[in-house]
Amino acid sequence: MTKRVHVAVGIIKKGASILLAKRHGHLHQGGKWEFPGGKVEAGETTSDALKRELREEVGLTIHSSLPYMEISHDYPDKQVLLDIHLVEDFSGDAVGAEGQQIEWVTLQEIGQYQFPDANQPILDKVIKDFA
Ligand SMILES: Nc1nc2c([nH]c(=O)n2[C@H]2C[C@H](O)[C@@H](COP(=O)(O)OP(=O)(O)OP(=O)(O)O)O2)c(=O)[nH]1
Ligand SMILES: [Mg+2]
Repeated sequence: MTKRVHVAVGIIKKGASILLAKRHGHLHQGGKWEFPGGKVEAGETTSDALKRELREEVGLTIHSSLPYMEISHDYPDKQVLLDIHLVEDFSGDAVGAEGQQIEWVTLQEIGQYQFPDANQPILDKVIKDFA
């Protein structure tokens, strides 16, 4: 049995838009859109990991973030714990720093994007909270 992977995930909100990134095709859940983030490494807090990942993946500097929700999800091939934070306090201009496609998307548009299965409760809550 494999260990559940702890993932720091950022709902990065700027005005009415949220930042999405497209996962590279070769990755787990490749080709789907995600909220940027990545694995929490040993000795890191979730907010440390989020700061590191968002700088590496989308080139943003995060000043603060707030815990938003946690989702434990079992894919057939991987178990994840998504530790999702709301990020509104950041600086910089988002870029796809790992060559991935990124988009700022409004809540009206977000339904047209395909996400990993674990994300459905996040989308439901984001739409309820920010619509
Ligand atoms: N970042 C992110 N990951 C998600 C979301 N939904 C979801 O199921 N995941 C899953 C997919 C992956 O199995 C895992 C994230 O791990 P990852 O492989 O991207 O981790 P990482 O960025 O640290 O990448 P690496 O060091 O392995 O290259 O969480 C989401 O909205 N955002
Ligand atoms: Mg990642």
